[in-house]
Amino acid sequence: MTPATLPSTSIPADWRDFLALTKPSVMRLVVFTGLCGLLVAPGGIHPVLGFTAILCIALGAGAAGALNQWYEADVDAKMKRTEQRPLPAGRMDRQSALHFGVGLSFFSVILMGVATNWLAAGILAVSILFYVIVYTMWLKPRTPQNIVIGGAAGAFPPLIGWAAVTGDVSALPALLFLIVFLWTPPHFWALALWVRIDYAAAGIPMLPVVAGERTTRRQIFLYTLPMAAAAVAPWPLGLAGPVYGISAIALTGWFLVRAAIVGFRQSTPDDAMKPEKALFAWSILYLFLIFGALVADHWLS
Ligand code: HEM
Ligand SMILES: CC(C)=CCC/C(C)=C/CC/C(C)=C/COP(=O)(O)OP(=O)(O)O
Repeated sequence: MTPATLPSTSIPADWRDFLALTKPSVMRLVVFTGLCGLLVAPGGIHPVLGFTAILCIALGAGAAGALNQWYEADVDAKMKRTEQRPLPAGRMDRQSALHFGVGLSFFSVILMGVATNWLAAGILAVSILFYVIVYTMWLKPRTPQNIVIGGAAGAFPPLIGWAAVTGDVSALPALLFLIVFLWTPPHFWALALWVRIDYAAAGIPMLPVVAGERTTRRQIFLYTLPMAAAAVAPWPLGLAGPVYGISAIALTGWFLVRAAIVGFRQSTPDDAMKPEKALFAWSILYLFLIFGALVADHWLS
């Protein structure tokens, strides 16, 4: 990472730049899955402590996003999608991003430990370290399997929410982890198909860059199959009721259809990757809805 390739900072950073460092648009779904994990956990938690736990997930995820941008500033400068972020655009120096990310990481983990328990705090610390060290620093620049393994970081929040309430981890939160873990490849590779030129220019070995479009399409479909099984499993396993089960079958069915369309088609220059964009958008709505259905099921049964 050579800061020399970045423009020198001219405009002083303001709170909006610090907010942008936390990747708020991506993190709202991460926080939502954490909230759902907390809401379906048995036993309940005092609302103030529950709110604090969710705040800690949000701050920890934001800290991870800031450290990711601190480390990748010169890569972000090479991609259209990311060149306007505070560091590549020269609105903030790297040192500030590093201090902000490290400070917020410690704060979120310690507050989580004090407010709830140290298992939840420990898993939060692992997710931050996993995203920053395992994914961002180690795997992302090296292998097209980066998001398969590194994506685990984004799957921890339901476990954290659950552990904040119960102090342990059991079958349902483990399944929720698995759903997000298996969801991540179709989510990301759908987008990677149409931004692959950007990734190639930045030297990031994302799957469509390294293995080509056809393989990526097949992999999207292949990962959707176990994801579908994991998403439906809580009902037959007796971990959720019919409200969740029927919702999961319908929502996952539509995901399978979209993934099959993307998986077995060939794009043409004039179709602007519409099915891929639709799958990406659906992947996000899907996760909101399926986790929302789990909470609704919990409240209704
Ligand atoms: C390593 C795994 C992942 C990768 C590489 C990845 C990558 C991306 C990228 C490149 C975008 C484009 C938008 C942007 O730059 O802000 C995006 C959007 C998004 N991702 Fe992911 N993602 C991953 C995992 C996750 C997880 C685990 C979640 C939540 C549970 C998530 C939720 C979202 C959401 C909500 C958006 C839409 C943001 C918006 O509305 O602008 N992603 N993702
Ligand atoms: C609780 C906790 C610490 C959660 C961690 C959250 C987490 C790992 C989310 C993963 C989603 C994410 C920001 C992917 C971006 O990938 P990228 O960095 O390759 O995307 P970019 O190219 O936009 O920088």
